[in-house]
Amino acid sequence: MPYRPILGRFLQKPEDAGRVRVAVRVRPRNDEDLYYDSELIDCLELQPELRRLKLRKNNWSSESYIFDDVFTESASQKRVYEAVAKPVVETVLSGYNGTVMAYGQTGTGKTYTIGSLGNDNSSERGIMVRALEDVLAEISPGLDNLSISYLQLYLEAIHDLLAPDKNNIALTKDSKSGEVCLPGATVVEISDIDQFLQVLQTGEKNRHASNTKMNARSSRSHAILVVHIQRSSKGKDENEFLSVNINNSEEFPHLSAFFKSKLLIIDLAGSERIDESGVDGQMLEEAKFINLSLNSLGKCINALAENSTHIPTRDSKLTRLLSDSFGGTARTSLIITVSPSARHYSQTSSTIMFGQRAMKVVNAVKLKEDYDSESKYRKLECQIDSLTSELEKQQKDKLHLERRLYEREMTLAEAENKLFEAEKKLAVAEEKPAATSEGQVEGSTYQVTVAFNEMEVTDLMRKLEEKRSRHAKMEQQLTEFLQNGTWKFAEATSMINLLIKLENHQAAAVASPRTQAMVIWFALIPIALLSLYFLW
Ligand SMILES: Nc1ncnc2c1ncn2[C@@H]1O[C@H](COP(=O)(O)OP(=O)(O)OP(=O)(O)O)[C@@H](O)[C@H]1O
Repeated sequence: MPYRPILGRFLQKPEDAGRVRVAVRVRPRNDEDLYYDSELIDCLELQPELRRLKLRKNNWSSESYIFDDVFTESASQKRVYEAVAKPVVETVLSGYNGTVMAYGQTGTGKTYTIGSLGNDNSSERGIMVRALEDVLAEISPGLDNLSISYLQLYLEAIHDLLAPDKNNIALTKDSKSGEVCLPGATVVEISDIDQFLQVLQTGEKNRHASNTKMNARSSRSHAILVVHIQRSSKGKDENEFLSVNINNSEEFPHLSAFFKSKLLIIDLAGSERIDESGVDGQMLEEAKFINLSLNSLGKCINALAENSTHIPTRDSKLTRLLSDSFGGTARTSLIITVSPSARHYSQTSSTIMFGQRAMKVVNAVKLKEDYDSESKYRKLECQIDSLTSELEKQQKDKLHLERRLYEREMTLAEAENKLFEAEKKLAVAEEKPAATSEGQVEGSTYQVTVAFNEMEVTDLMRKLEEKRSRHAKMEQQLTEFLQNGTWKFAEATSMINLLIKLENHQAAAVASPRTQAMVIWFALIPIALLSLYFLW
């Protein structure tokens, strides 16, 4: 894939092209942090200009980590969106699949970063809303198409947030593209941002959330927004689209392609330590499922980071759903959210390690391209045109061969007739042997006649042989035609029939009484000549 600066920072370094990008965001301190941490030292030291984060275990030991971006407590939603999600949105608009996902401990700001609607203050809008704003600003109404599905993965079942009675949506794989699909999910076409906000709000109401010790409104499910974009290249600057599938454009330069791409925006449920979140009953059950699926995601990321041959994608629905995002063909950006509080050191540390390993995952980013039905129709028309002209050419060849075959058969019959006549003359000459001197004169006349006829017979036999060898050549030519791969099946069948006809003719010719007589006469000629010689 050629490097194209138009796609922004994601493709700035060709060697970095498919790597999962990871940013870290620290949540502002809340009242609890301020209360508990008053006597504790900070466990995080951020150096955003160096994209570096220091995790301090105690006064003596600390570890430094480099990320693609480091956001402090004061980073705005706009800045986070522009650095983390906008490049993915741009590439999705260019025809790639993309994923933006938030991962982190419960209560660290994933939903705030990803799903904030900013109802009271638009500057609070999160990645989902900002991404849709950008997509809507970019696509052409009438030519392009934008639709969404909104789902949640709750207790290992996929629920439709836009149709709550659909609570076990199947997760399948497209046999052609290998892409993960959710065929039963509700798909809503989006035409403006207010409509999208309404749809998102409806979905939010249906999402499972509970009050825990760690978060007053803790998400108990992973939320998945699927944004489907279909863009036509019609009427657009060629350079705006990557020049893909050059083979096709060369073969069918007039075809207009369209691009179908998918953007996944995922707000994962937070990992939680049961003792810290203090949950029980149904919430405990939820926490177990959340931790289990996050655990399998961690295992997949580890396996991918280590270039392992086995990636345990099938261990959970979450990993199956994300198979294109990690180790697949999508462009993926991950934001990990952490708490500034030293009380959460171990959770912060494990989140950071998750982020570091995710940075090692490199996807084979691939452009999604398809043709609309009109283009497909024209492509088929082109194929039909070329098949028709091929067929016409073969029809001509076939007619030509048939004519030549007919001519050969005629000359063969003619030669056979002449031979027959000559043999008749020879027979007449042989019936008149010379006994007297008068008879001897007569005999010598006959002898000359016989010799003449004999020469004629020999000449005719030679000609007949020539015709036969030409016949055999034609037969061979036919066989070669049939072996030639360019012959289409119908034509091959008709040529086979022709060959059978030819063979039948030959067989009939061999078996015909005239041929048999000819053979007998050929055998008799030397005997007759010998008898004449002795008589003379
Ligand atoms: N960067 C931030 N700026 C302002 N407030 C924030 C920020 N990050 C988080 N918060 C606030 O912290 C609280 C918890 O955030 P949020 O619900 O987004 O966490 P979460 O990681 O999604 O938690 P869970 O995993 O339990 O769902 C919310 O009240 C949210 O408004």
